Amino acid sequence: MNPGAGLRDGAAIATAGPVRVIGTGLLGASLGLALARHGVPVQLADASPAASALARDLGAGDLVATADAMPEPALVVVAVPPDVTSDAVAEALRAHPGAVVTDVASVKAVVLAELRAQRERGDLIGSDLARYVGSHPMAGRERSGAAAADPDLFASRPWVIAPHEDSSSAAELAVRTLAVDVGGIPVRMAAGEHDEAVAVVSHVPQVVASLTASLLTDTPTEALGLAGQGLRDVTRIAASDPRLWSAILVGNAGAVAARLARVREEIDTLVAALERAAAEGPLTPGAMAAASAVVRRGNDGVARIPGKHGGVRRTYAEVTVLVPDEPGALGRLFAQVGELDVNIEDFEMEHAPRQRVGLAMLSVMPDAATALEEGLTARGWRVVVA
Ligand SMILES: NC(=O)C1=CN([C@@H]2O[C@H](COP(=O)(O)OP(=O)(O)OC[C@H]3O[C@@H](n4cnc5c(N)ncnc54)[C@H](O)[C@@H]3O)[C@@H](O)[C@H]2O)C=CC1
Ligand SMILES: O=C(O)C(=O)Cc1ccc(O)cc1
Repeated sequence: MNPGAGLRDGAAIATAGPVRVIGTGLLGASLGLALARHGVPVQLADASPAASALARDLGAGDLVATADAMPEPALVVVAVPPDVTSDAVAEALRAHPGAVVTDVASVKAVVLAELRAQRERGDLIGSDLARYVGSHPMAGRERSGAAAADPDLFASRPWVIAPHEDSSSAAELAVRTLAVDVGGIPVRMAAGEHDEAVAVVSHVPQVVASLTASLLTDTPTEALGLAGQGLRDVTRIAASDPRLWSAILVGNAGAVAARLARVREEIDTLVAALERAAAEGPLTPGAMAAASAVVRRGNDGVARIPGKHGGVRRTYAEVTVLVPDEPGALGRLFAQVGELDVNIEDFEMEHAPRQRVGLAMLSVMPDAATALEEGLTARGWRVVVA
C-alpha cells in the first residue's frame, strides 16, 4: 500500500508506487493525473522537456530530472508512440531491475516481437521479459499532448492486459491493479488476438474517417455549409495525430491490410453497380440490391456494438430540446432534467448552422421519455417532436 494512497469510491488504491511514466502526452499525463489525485507518487519523464514540464504543471507528478534522490519506481508505464515503444520498454527494464514495466501502445504483437528480438541479441536478459506485461487502455481522444489530458479518461473503459508466455503472474497483477485503480475494466487478451480486434474496432475506422474527411479538402465552402451531424459523426477522429496514427497502422499492418482489402472488395462491387446506374438509369437491374446490401450489412454491424459500460446496446428514447447558444443554458437544462428525476444515458449536441441555437439530444430510458418531454415543456423548454 502506498503511504499516501487515497480512496476512490470508498475503495483503497492498491497500486504500489512510485510509478514512473515515460512519455507524458495525452495518455501518460492522464494516467499521472489519475494516480496523483489519489496520492500515488508519479515520476514524469519525456524526450521533450517541454512536454514533461507541462504535465508536471498540470499536476500529473514530479519531474524525474529535478528530483536527485528519487526512489526507484515499482512500476514503469511507457506511453510513447508505438514505433519507439519497444526501445523505451527495454531501456526501462534495464534501468529499473526491480520494477514491473508495461506500455500502453495501441499495437501489442510488434512490441513483444521486438522485445524478444532484443533478448535474442542479448540486449535483454531472460528474466527481464518476465517483468514486462503489455497493455492498452481503450480510451483516448483525437487530440495529443498533456494539454488534452483527463484524469477520468480511463473510467469504465476496457483496458487490455496482454500477458505472454514469459511474463510473471506478479507482473500481470500489477498491471491489472493499475488499470482498475484508474477506473478501467481489465480485459485479458493475447497480443495477436488484441491486434486482430483493434484492427476492426479502431484502426480501420480511423482510416475510413480519414479517407472520408480527405474528400472535403477540395469541396466548395458552400457545400461544406450543408454538413450535418452525419458527417461530423463519421469524421470526428479524422482530426487525429498523423505521427501517432501512421505508427499505429504500420505497427498492425497485416491485420489492417486484411480488413481494408475486404472494404475495398465491397467498395468495388458498389462502385460497379452505381456506375451501371449512372449510365443506364437508377432502375437498372442489380443496382438497388447492391446499394441496399451495403446499408443493410451496416445495420447488422452497428446493432452489434455494445452499449454503455460494455453492456448490450439498449434502445433509448431520444428527447430533443432546443437550447439557446448562451452561457449556462446547457447547465440549466441538465439541472432541470435531474429535478425531473430522469437519468441522461447519452447525450449529443447538434448546432444549427448560422443560428444561435443548438439541438440537445438526450437519450433516456423509454419509460421516462414522455414525462421528461412534458416536464421540460412545462418549464419553458422547446421540445422538438421527432
Ligand atoms: N491517443 C489515444 O487516443 C491513445 C493512444 N494510445 C497509445 O498511447 C501512446 C501515447 O499516445 P499519446 O499519449 O496519444 O501520444 P502523445 O503524442 O500525446 O504523447 C507522446 C509523448 O511521448 C513523447 N516521446 C516520444 N518519443 C519518446 C521517447 N523515445 N522517449 C520518451 N518520450 C518520448 C513525446 O514527446 C510525447 O510527449 C501511443 O503508443 C498510443 O498508441 C493508447 C490509447 C489511446
Ligand atoms: O476517439 C475514440 O473514439 C477512441 O477510441 C480513441 C482511441 C484511440 C486510439 C486507441 O488506441 C484507443 C482509443
